[in-house]
Amino acid sequence: MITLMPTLTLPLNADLRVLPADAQAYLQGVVIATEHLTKRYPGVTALDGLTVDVGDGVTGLVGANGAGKSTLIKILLGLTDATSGSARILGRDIQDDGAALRSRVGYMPEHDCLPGDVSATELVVHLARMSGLPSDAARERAADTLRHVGLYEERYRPIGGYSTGMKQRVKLAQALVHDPDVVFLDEPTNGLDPVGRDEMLALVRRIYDDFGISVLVTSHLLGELERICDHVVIIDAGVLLRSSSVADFTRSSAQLAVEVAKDADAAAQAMTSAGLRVARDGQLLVVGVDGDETYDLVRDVIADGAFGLVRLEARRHHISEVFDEEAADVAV
Ligand SMILES: Nc1ncnc2c1ncn2[C@@H]1O[C@H](COP(=O)(O)OP(=O)(O)OP(=O)(O)O)[C@@H](O)[C@H]1O
Repeated sequence: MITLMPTLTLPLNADLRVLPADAQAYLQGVVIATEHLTKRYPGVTALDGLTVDVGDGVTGLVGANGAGKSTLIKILLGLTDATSGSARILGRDIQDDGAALRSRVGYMPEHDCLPGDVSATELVVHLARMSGLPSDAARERAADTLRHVGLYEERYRPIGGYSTGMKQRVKLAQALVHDPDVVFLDEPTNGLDPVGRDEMLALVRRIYDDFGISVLVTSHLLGELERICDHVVIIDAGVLLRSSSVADFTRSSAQLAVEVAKDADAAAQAMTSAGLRVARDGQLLVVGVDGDETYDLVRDVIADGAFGLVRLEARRHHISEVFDEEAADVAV
């Protein structure tokens, strides 16, 4: 027997087809699944047949302004209806089970929507109460959550006097206070300076690492999300461009940086003749890795030519570089 979630116990060889949809989703690690999801506004198709699975962990939803990120989140939350298509969260259909899902989902909206005349504590306790927690538990959860996001004595001051960074933290706290299974964070780093961005990104990562809450976080900056995400989904004009784990995204771009003691040009030529993909980066030879045999070939070419190996170092592109190259290929 294996225990899935606190109350769900299944035989090891259970037939997935007869399990409740909720249990199937957990077993397969799919937190969000959309199928041909389309949203048309007058004159604009915000989402265009989007079919994508989002798994456990921290997933970045990346796209330029207007790509459809907020629209997707709003549909998932039931704040707006899709024109066509369907979506499931934790195995439950958002249309059929919207009310039940709301208690299991947290949401940090993009825009400033906080009342200025109440304190962070008052607001977060109030929202915890609205989510169904008894008074004492709501106070306790609110205090814990505000501490987690890094608001201490300031939490008793009116929100109107807060900096942008503090307001973002209040929005994050209210998304977490009812202990959801998954949170949607819409552009949490918006308006923050570089230090504030780094702190917010670290907090987002800890939501999953410390509490096991899955995260779907949006940004128009691929570079900042790849640092904290397990998986990225890239959309453009409502269409899926790519969905893959961060590791898979960069695996195909693995390279070896090779420094030789002498005759770098001749070494590059010898490597090319041996079938390797070689480029020059100053004094370095940058060799594309096509598998384990690349390492053997590089070693043999350097030994045979007596070029003298000074340094051999694995390199990986950032996702943003890979994606820029892919986008350029598409444009050509
Ligand atoms: N209520 C609405 N009525 C009409 N058009 C809308 C509405 N909401 C969004 N749109 C349009 O749908 C498209 C997708 O918008 P959406 O807000 O989902 O993008 P986004 O990726 O979240 O970008 P941003 O970060 O700028 O909000 C845009 O062209 C936008 O102008």
